[in-house]
Amino acid sequence: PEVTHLPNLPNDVEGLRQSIRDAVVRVVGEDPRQATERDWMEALAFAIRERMVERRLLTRRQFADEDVKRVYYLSMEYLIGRMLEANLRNMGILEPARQAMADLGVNLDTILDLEDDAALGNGGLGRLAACILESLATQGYPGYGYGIRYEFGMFRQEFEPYHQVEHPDNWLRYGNPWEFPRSDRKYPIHFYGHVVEHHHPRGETRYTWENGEEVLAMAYDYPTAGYGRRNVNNLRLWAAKATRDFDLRYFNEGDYIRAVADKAESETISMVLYPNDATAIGKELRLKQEYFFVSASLQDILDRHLALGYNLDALPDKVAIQLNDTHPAIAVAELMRLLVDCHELSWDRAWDLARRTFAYTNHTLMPEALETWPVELMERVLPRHMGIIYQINHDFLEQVRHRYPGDNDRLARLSIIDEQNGRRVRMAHLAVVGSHRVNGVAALHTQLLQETLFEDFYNLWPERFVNVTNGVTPRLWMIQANPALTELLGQRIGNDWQYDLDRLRALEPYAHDADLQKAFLDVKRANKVRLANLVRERTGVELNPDVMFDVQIKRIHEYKRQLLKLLHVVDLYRRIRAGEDVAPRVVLFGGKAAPGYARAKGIIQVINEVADIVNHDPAVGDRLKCVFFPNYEVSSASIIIPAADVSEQISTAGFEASGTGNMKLALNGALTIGTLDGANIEIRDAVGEESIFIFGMTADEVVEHRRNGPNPEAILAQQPNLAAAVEMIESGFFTCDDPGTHGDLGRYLRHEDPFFVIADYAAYTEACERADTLYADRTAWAEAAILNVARMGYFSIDRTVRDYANQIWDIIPEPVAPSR
Ligand SMILES: CCc1ccc([C@H](C)CC(=O)N[C@@H]2O[C@H](CO)[C@@H](O)[C@H](O)[C@H]2O)cc1
Repeated sequence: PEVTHLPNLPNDVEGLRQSIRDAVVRVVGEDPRQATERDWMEALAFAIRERMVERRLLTRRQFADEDVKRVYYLSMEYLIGRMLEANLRNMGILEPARQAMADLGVNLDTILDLEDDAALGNGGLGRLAACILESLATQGYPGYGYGIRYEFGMFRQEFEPYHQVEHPDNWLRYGNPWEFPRSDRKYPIHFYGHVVEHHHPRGETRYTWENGEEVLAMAYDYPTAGYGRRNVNNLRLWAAKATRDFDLRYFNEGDYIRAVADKAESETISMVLYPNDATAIGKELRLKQEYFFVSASLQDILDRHLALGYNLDALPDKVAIQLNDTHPAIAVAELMRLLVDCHELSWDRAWDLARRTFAYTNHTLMPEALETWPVELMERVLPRHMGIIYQINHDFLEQVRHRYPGDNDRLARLSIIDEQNGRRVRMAHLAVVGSHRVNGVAALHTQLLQETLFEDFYNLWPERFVNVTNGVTPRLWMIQANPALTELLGQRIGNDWQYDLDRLRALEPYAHDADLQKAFLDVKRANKVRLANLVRERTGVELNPDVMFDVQIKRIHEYKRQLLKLLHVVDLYRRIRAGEDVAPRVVLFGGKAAPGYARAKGIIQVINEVADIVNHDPAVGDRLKCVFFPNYEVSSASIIIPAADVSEQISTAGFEASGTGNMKLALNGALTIGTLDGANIEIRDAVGEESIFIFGMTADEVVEHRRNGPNPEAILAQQPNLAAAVEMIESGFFTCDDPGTHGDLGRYLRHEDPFFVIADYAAYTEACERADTLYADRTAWAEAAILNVARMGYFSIDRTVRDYANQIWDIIPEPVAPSR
């Protein structure tokens, strides 16, 4: 047979059982008789990965043969979660593997639970990146991810007893069967040093970047399988490796240990994920992390481009690079360095190629989250790039001067260099100037980008701005997370929706159908029982699956207003104790706070303290339970989301760029209580007024309220229930051992309340009552929930990826032919 023919391992029960049994001996090195569950998990993973890499190489051949255009997604974060079940499902071998494991005396479900989440991200941005990669493969697009192989991902959260304590996430302690270490794919990455100018007789000046320090970036490949498709793409994560040569200075001083320590130090670059998701980090190590993975990725992309026989002028025709927020924005300067300094292209030619290749997605309007680096730091760590950024800025401001002669304020506003606040490089400006497309992640967010943060850029280049509303993958968030619902949908409308989520609309005519309504409510109740078991296991709290499960799961942040939900809980608690008959509910919180974000950590603490009192108050019983689910992550989200009746999306309007949890919860039949913020607006448009509970100020009203709205004290004076709830918290009712604990929180709500929790409270409780009323009518609720699911097809990540492909990347699917 043709030696280069790629093997094609059998995917039937027999074939899988053989591979798994071989792997436990040959790869894991254990006797099947003694093998532990973890051994069998590894063996199963190896049996799958050998099938995935076959398809990966097939896919790569097809792409090379078909001369495709590729998209590269550059992201500092990938919140992947567990890989075993997803890979089994997407490879189409879940059930045969389950049988094969059973034949070997192993229960697949216990194995699945052993796997740690790959938590290489903070929240929305990281999870979106993971959903996008899965959809690129599922739809057959030539799409690759680049990122960092952090040794320590998102910290593990524990409560001791009420406040968050962070524990390192040593997720690689057992190794990782899914990764292919690529010792043949190493790139040198430089830092520090200085730049030398070389004036050539022909007049042009060339630059060399000399001395400084070097670390190697080594690739680890994670194959990414498409669902029901033979295409397997790749996620390449870089790890820092010390270069071989020693700093002889220490060596000659016989300070061998120091020399080695110095080496080891260089490997810390890829050691840990920064757990911040809303405030720019500003640390030198963070900048080094950003440049480290960007430089390795661009060197790798150019290498592949040239190895495929293309010349550099073909770059924008064959390569699209998406910048996932500003975190990889240094790529604009790095590609210029590679093209001009290394490949000796002229500046203008290089600039034209770079701008047509890059596109930038913004995920937040929060000023404190926008990265700006001190010029002094950039100059020290990346001296050549600072020079290049000056040149880019010079040429850019020339354009602006030409377009708006004499308008120096506009120049200062647009400049990549912020001359105020100690001269800082605005990475968002570098990303916009260096890209041919800029997008927000929901219609309102993109509109606000054009009207506020990037107004001057929008006036300059309106054609560059597009909206691409986020989405979520139905494979993980419906088929894997909610098999009972998947089964029910299959019975009613077939399974096409799994490949084309708009097909859910076929459910609409059945929304009134009593049988479907009953079946739907039974599925929800079964999922609530499953969650209640997990909550009992993790927290000891007993939940009654027959009351409303009201869920707020997301990172802890003031603008996401977990405090609004908490005040509602305290209000209900006080009224129950006062003998009022309120609708019973379970309120479940989940989410991590950035370790340095004191206010967010305070919110976690007060929620846990209130929950403890409420849950142990005999006067309340089952009518109200409040739980803070510890260590909320992707794998726990997939248990919580199918069990939710109500989805809390209550951010201050204008602050949540999109949200994606809102989409996952609605697709699993939860009804949304939400403000007109981010993608909530598009969800309302899709599901209809009658299937959602909208409340509160709009983004414009928030701006108006900030200007001349009543202060919180004035509002509290009008709302005794609310005032009593605030009073209860600040008076130490929930912290009897230390009454003063939340005095500051009381003061914060009365005198600051920057996100208008107090101002929106009345409208919020009114919306909660609307939800209670509808929930009491199980038929009406079931109908609304079914309509929700039927009308959420738009929020599939497959639609999102198609929008990026058509509006930004200009790529087309290249499905691997069954014959190949
Ligand atoms: C530099 C520190 C840092 C790290 C991450 C971030 C992310 C942009 C924060 C984030 O995850 N944003 C969320 O992105 C989601 C995906 O687009 C949106 O759905 C959320 O609304 C947005 O908050 C900001 C700042």
